[in-house]
This record gives sequence, C-alpha cells and structure tokens, in this order.
Amino acid sequence: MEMYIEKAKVLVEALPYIKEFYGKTVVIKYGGSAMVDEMIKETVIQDIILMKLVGINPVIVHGGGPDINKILKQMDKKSEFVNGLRVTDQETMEIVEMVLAGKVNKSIVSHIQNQGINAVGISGKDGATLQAEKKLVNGMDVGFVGEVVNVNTELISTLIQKDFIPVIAPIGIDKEGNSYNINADYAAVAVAGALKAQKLVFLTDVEGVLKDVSDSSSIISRLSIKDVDEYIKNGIISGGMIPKVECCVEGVKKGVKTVHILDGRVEHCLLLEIFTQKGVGTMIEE
Ligand SMILES: NC(=[NH2+])NCCC[C@H](N)C(=O)O
Repeated sequence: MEMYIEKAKVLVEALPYIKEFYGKTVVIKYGGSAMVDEMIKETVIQDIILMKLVGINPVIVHGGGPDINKILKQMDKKSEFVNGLRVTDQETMEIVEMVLAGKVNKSIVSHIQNQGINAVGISGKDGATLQAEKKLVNGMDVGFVGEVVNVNTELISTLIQKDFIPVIAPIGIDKEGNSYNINADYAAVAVAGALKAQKLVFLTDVEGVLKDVSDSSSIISRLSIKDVDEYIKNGIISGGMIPKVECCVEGVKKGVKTVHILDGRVEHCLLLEIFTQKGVGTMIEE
C-alpha cells in the first residue's frame, strides 16, 4: 500500500501547479543535448504533451543543433570569418534557413504529431512574427545576423487558441523581406516577453546556476533578479552563464513571471521543474 501512497503524493504535489498554470503560456527554448540525444528528445516531447493535456499552452522556440554545421560541411560551404566570427552571407543564410525552418523545425513537429497532438511549425518570418534588424556583433557587420526589434504575436496566439502547439524557428524578417539568423535564446526571450508568458524555460547543458561550478550539488534553486549583478561581480555567475542569466533577467523585466534554467540532459526535467515544489534547476524571478 505504502508504494501506492508515494505515487499518489507525486500527483497531489503537482495539483497546485496544474491549477496555477492552467490556461497559461510556457515558452520552452529547446536546444543543446536535449535536441541531440534521441532518448532525451522523446522525453522532452512527452513532457510538453503532458503540459498541453493538463491545460498549459506550451510554445517551443528551437535552436539549430549540430545540423547547421553538418549540412554546411556536406554542401562544402566554406565560411568566412571576421575576427573569429562566422560571416553569414546570403548563401549561408539560405542554408541556415533551409535547415532550421525545414529540417529541424519539421522534425520537432513530426515528433509531436506522432504522439497525436497537433503542432504547427513556423519560422519567425511567418506572419512577421519575429521582426528583425541587422545586428552588429562586437561592432562588426557579420552578414545576416539579426536581432528582434518587434514580435507580432498574432499568429502564435491564433495557433494557441486553436489548440496547436507553435514550434518556432529563430529566423527573423526585416522590412525588405530579408531573412536573419537570430540567436535562439534571444528569440525565446522576445517571444515570451511579447506573450507575457507565465514561464520561459531554457533547456541547457548545465545543471543550472551553481554556487560552486565544480560542485553540481551547489545549485542555486531560486534567484531574484535583484541579486544577479552582485553574483556576477563576485564571480558566482561567470563565463557562458552571464549571457544566459542576462537573458533570464530580460525575460522577467519584460513581464515573464519566472524564467528557468534546466539541465536538458536530465530526463523529464520539465515535469520535475514545473510540477514539483523544489524543481530541479534554477528559477529566476522578480
Ligand atoms: N528551481 C526551483 N526552485 N523551482 C521551483 C519550481 C516551483 C514550481 N513548480 C514552478 O514551476 O513554479
């Protein structure tokens, strides 16, 4: 009997969160290992479907995974580099768009449809969802690399209303109709902010924000955006974690209630974070 009680407790623990998040939007930035490992990929999709079936509206913004480099290589497309930065010329941009909005995007849609749930894959160009401008990287023009200047939420909102899970490839469009490659983290923040999402969840290849980077058990479970500057100053947040956390702060400032950094290598990290009290990653809030 004991065993059954434990199982019931898991569901009862989830109950207040199912209530709280019912009808709310949760944006998931899907990238890294969670996109590469077939087994993990399947569990991520399962988690998203469970969220959907308990009344949450998931919106997926995905990265490119290793596919872009692989296909550029296969097509023997040599990249030019300016001060270490890859230049996205017209031809490279076309390949990036084919891979992101074609292959990667549609593969995610297939996985969801395989489970009998409706998903629609769009790129940021569809419905002028991600309106972009050229972005200078370290003051340099590196081609068709863009930043989001405005999000038109109409198409995403329509899909949500009709019960489709939107799956968004981070490609922006400018006033002339040019395509821009957008960093998927930034695209996810822009989308979550514009939708005033309940949550933005980053699936990453790290445990979360750690107090001590060499100790994976030292995870900071909750972090207020007020404390971020100090954590950066004293080196607790450092290196590649800085831009990630800055994205989270921006999300909260744009009106997203909580932003989560999760370890996408952990099976069912989404369910564990969203439907338990302690969660498994770092939750960033006001
Ligand atoms: N890393 C954490 N402290 N997570 C707590 C998550 C709490 C709750 N399940 C939520 O999603 O809002």
